[in-house]
Amino acid sequence: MTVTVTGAGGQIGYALLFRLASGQLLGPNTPINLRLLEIPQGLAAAEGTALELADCAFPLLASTTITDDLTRAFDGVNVALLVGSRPRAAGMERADLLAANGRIFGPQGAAINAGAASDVRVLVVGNPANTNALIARSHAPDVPADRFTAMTRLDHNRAVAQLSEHLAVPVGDIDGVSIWGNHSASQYPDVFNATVRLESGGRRVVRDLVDERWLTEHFIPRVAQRGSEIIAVRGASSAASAAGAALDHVHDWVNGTGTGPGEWTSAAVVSDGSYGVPEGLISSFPVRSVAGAWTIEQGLTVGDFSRSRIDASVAELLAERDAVAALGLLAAE
Ligand SMILES: NC(=O)c1ccc[n+]([C@@H]2O[C@H](COP(=O)([O-])OP(=O)(O)OC[C@H]3O[C@@H](n4cnc5c(N)ncnc54)[C@H](O)[C@@H]3O)[C@@H](O)[C@H]2O)c1
Ligand SMILES: O=C(O)C[C@H](O)C(=O)O
Repeated sequence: MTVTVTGAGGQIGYALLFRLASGQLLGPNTPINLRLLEIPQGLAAAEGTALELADCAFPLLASTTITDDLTRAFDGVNVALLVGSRPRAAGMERADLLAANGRIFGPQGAAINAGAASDVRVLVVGNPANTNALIARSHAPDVPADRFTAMTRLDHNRAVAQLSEHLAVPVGDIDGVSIWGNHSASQYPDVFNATVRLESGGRRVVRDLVDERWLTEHFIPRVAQRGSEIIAVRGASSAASAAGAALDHVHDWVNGTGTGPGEWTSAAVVSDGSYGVPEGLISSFPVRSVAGAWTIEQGLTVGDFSRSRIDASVAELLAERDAVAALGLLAAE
């Protein structure tokens, strides 16, 4: 499999590539031809990472190509991880990156359209991730729209971790958490369909175990603002946890998620109109991967509180879409 990682010389790239090459992206039996795309000023850092990748002698790493050429980077690609872009600093919102980073993803979408393999899957990590994925997809008209996704798996993992800490239960005993909307402060971490497995073997619904005040005043803001919290504490945006989430997203996409009750995850995918989210918008939903394709979990309970939170985040996505359209970053339909 050919895997292209953009921004390979950056901090997420450094946290991602060794785990990817060890087999954590596609599994222990899939050799990888790695393409590292950087801008000229990032090539040296990517070359340094490539030297260390070689020194790890990973059995699954078949080849490594470093380039600043889009055509070469995406020729025959099966999995594209679009990380390369500017991170925000303290005091910024992710949408502040819209103009600077948005310009990156149109040409990369066009290069994917021109040269990718027919089974290509694209994960956009670069922020603002949902709208950057929309830009990339708009420039790839020959690629099925459902192959373009944006990362909200980090938010999903954060929500599960917060619940695990609050309820004092292992993360593996929590199912049914959903992230809705935009990977931004407006995101909605939803636990109203979540359950906890009991040691006795039964399950309890989370909404019976937490109070509304904790949800609205602690849980939701802590998850939604975690990116800013990390920037404030470590002085830079998340990297290793983001790399882990990217691996989780693609691994589950390719290998499948659980089929049992609540065994879904979260990803920003192209809406088909489900749950009233406008068609074509790339918004986070509860999803399962079935036969290698993300499918939106249907039939979940969405009460008035959840509805209002989802609508607010979707409204922000529509505003971002209009903003990038006004900047001429979306390809003509
Ligand atoms: N969606 C998420 O959950 C999530 C989580 C963490 C970070 N992010 C985002 O990921 C992005 C990367 O973060 P980082 O910490 O790795 O930043 P970084 O600055 O450490 O690295 C970014 C790298 O991208 C390269 N780059 C810039 N423009 C490029 C282009 N056009 N093509 C290829 N490479 C290019 C830079 O040279 C640099 O090496 C940021 O936008 C950040 O906000 C998203
Ligand atoms: O918060 C950021 O800017 C980085 C990333 O989107 C995150 O959620 O950690």
